[in-house]
Amino acid sequence: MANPSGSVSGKGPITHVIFDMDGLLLDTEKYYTEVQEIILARYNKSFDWSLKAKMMGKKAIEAARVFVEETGISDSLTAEDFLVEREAMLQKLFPSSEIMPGASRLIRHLHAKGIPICLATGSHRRHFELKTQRHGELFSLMHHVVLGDDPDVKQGKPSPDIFLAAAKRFEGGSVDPHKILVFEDAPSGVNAAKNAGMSVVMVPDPRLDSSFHDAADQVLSSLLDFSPNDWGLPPYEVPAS
Ligand SMILES: O=P(O)(O)OC[C@@H](O)CO
Ligand SMILES: [Mg+2]
Repeated sequence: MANPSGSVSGKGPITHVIFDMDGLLLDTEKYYTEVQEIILARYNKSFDWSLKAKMMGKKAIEAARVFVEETGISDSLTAEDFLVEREAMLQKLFPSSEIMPGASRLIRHLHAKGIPICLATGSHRRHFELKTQRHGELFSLMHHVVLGDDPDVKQGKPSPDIFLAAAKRFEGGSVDPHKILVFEDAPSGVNAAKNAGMSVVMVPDPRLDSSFHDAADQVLSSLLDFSPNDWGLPPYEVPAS
């Protein structure tokens, strides 16, 4: 159950950290929304956050199936054709992806303190490269990256596959999931982390209904509000400016 006060008792100590990417480290969910709204407008349909909540964090084809079925357009547009249609628009938008507030400071802090960190994103290789092309130095601090099209990721979030695969690739082999803290923005990602036996800090978009917060161990409105020492991680030397 999420601890609404944002403080965490009896958790940790955490020794390893796994970061989600879209919506958590990078402000990219808005690009998916923008493109989906454009496509839905052609069918006189509108896109809302209850549908977004079901799609975010998932592998592309899994999210696409939700999209065409939940909006009732699957007779006119297949999930595969939806992916083709949105691709050109997304490829124009992704290179502008910005880092979310607090993300760079946290990644650099954990890396400097020798805490192993990695990335686990439902985005496939091509999209990952487009989104991170201006942030190569920051993402180079990750010990490893597991992507949505990785062969070990049989099913996307909320399946635990991607987080279990990420746990196995740290130095020294598989890490006890109880020692891993996951950062996520999406309900599917939070559930995937819990299904993997890990602790999870959720940083949800404020438009996401708060009923989706319950499975998280901690809920924050921004990574700027995260205190590493809440989880037994090395504290920041100086408070955020
Ligand atoms: O796993 P993340 O990085 O949130 O992104 C997945 C992508 O499908 C966007 O929802
Ligand atoms: Mg995400």
